[in-house]
Amino acid sequence: MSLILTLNAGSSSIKVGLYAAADEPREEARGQVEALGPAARLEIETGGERTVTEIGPADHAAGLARLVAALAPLRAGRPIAAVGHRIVHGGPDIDGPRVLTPDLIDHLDTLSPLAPLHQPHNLSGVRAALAEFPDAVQVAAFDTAFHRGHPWVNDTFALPRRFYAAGVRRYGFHGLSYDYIAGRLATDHPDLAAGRVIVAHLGNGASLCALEAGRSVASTMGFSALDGMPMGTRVGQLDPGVVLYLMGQGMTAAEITRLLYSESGLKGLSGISHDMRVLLASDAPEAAEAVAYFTFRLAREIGGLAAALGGLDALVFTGGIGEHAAPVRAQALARLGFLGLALDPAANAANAPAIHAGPVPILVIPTDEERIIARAAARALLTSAPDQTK
Ligand SMILES: Nc1ncnc2c1ncn2[C@@H]1O[C@H](COP(=O)(O)OP(=O)(O)O)[C@@H](O)[C@H]1O
Ligand SMILES: CC(=O)OP(=O)(O)O
Ligand SMILES: [Mg+2]
Repeated sequence: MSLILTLNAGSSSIKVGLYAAADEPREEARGQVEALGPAARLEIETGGERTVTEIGPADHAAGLARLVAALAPLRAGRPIAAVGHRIVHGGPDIDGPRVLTPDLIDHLDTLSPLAPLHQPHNLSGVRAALAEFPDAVQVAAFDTAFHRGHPWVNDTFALPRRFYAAGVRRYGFHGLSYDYIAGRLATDHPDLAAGRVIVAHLGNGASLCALEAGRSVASTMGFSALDGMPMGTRVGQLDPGVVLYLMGQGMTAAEITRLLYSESGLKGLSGISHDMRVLLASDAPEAAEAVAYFTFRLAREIGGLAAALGGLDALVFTGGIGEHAAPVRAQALARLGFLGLALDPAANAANAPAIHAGPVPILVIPTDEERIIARAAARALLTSAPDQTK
């Protein structure tokens, strides 16, 4: 029995999964190195047991090496047949998983300026995996792919048409998460899955997706992973006139990039933290204001996507904030009774799977991006080497 390793190299963490290769991969372990930097933490979870180790300073390369070493005993000599990678940006032409070739990796490198917090780390994960597991099939699963079927009005900006042809489009991200949620709806709530559903993926990065019969028709993120919701450190929706103004004030592209990606959002507004847990626990008025801005924008985005769908049959919350932050859900939904959205306060406080008290179901579904990556790797194994999953 061979194994699949999944890699999700993000801006501040690396997440891995270890799966027995099968049509539906069987999870054996998952792990992450969190808080990459001066005081990183290694977590491994297997067979219901979780161990946490403070590992001190670690960058992406060191973190990945620690994860691979920690998983080695669990492999028990079994080979890694495929490594599945989360790649945030695939550009206009990629609408599903791809086996990574040197040419494709070079092409994906050119998209790094569109996702500077993610794409370079995703690709260094690919290079590290190629060196560590040279015999494994390397497979990419893309955040953008799930959204490639957007109708034109939701895929374009109102720029001269040549920019659309040149790839300046509303891509949308978090597609692995939305793919997983669409799959869970199809199995657990087939009646809702056939209808109009908004999924709010609220993590360190945050976006919302409008699903019509399980397909993405609109997303709050656009060309880059900056637009839409304010995030941990990203600005979210911003009048482009502000960027022009800042340029006129003499800020360089690099300085504006750092401002919009790393110093804004919850961190910039609160001046305290990018972390929703910290803000909800704080007594500082700036923390409350940052949360209020987040929940106000969340309500606006839900309203906007409900219009894009022409109605709403269900709302789903996922991601670290979506799954756990009851006050965030409550503040946003307090504005949305007119859509038939009403919370059951006790169910909401308990992060229950169904938290509605009104006519439109409101669900909390933990996401699993790793499983979507593992499935992509398993399918690539079946086509490239049919005996590998036996
Ligand atoms: N119990 C909780 N209450 C409020 N926020 C939480 C809770 N647990 C996690 N979060 C928030 O979720 C966010 C991280 O989400 P996650 O989906 O894990 O991030 P990533 O995008 O890095 O995968 C952080 O802002 C964190 O504070
Ligand atoms: C695309 C994106 O924002 O990803 P993440 O939530 O992992 O930062
Ligand atoms: Mg995330």
